[in-house]
Amino acid sequence: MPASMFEFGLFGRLRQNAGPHWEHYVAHPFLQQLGAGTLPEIAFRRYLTQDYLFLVHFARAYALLVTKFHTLPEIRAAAGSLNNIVAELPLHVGYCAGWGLNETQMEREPEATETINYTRYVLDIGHSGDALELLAALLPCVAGYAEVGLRLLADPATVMEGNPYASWMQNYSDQGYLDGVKAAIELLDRVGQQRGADARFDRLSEIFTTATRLEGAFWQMGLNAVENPVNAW
Ligand SMILES: Cc1ncc(CN)c(N)n1
Repeated sequence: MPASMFEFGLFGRLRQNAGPHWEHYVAHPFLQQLGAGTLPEIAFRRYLTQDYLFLVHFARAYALLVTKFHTLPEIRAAAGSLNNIVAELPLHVGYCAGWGLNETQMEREPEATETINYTRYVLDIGHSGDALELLAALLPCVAGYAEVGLRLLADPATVMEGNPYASWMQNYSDQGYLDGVKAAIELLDRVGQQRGADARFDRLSEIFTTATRLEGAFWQMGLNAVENPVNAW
């Protein structure tokens, strides 16, 4: 997927309007350390165990999106995105198995405030807004990770060999993941054209930027576990 995929259409305008918040999200220090292979394991564990819980709630948000559509092509597209979210989970289960954590233990992990803040914000937008607002809340998650994966792969500072996080980077730059992102960006564009995105841009941008800020806070939660391991488990 060329980088320009992220720069055009409604997604491109929302991304640009998020300004420094977007850059903070896709180039966060957590990611720089992850790419270099120097990220402390406790930071990644904190992030990944919370991300498992995050994905469960995001699957619920996509299920909500499915109910907001009335045509089969849109229902199929939203259901496809829901399946893509669920398809991320084996990566998490695999890493956790390596640390001796099974899926039941992962499910029982108390949710961090960062996880609650982000997932419940998106679900609230879904319950109070229409499909377009919900898509604006969902897109930083889906598309941002593709940008993160591609940036890390292209970064000369990234080390793949011997890096414990290599499979995480591969997952989010994999063609299958990128195809799902392309479909999600196209769905946003289509729904935006049908539902007057231009006239609603300020509100959509506010939602998109809030979700982007919550993404930045999610990486930071991982790094905070290094300073404060008491809260890590
Ligand atoms: C917090 C977060 N944001 C995005 C993704 C990628 N779907 C994720 N797994 N977790």
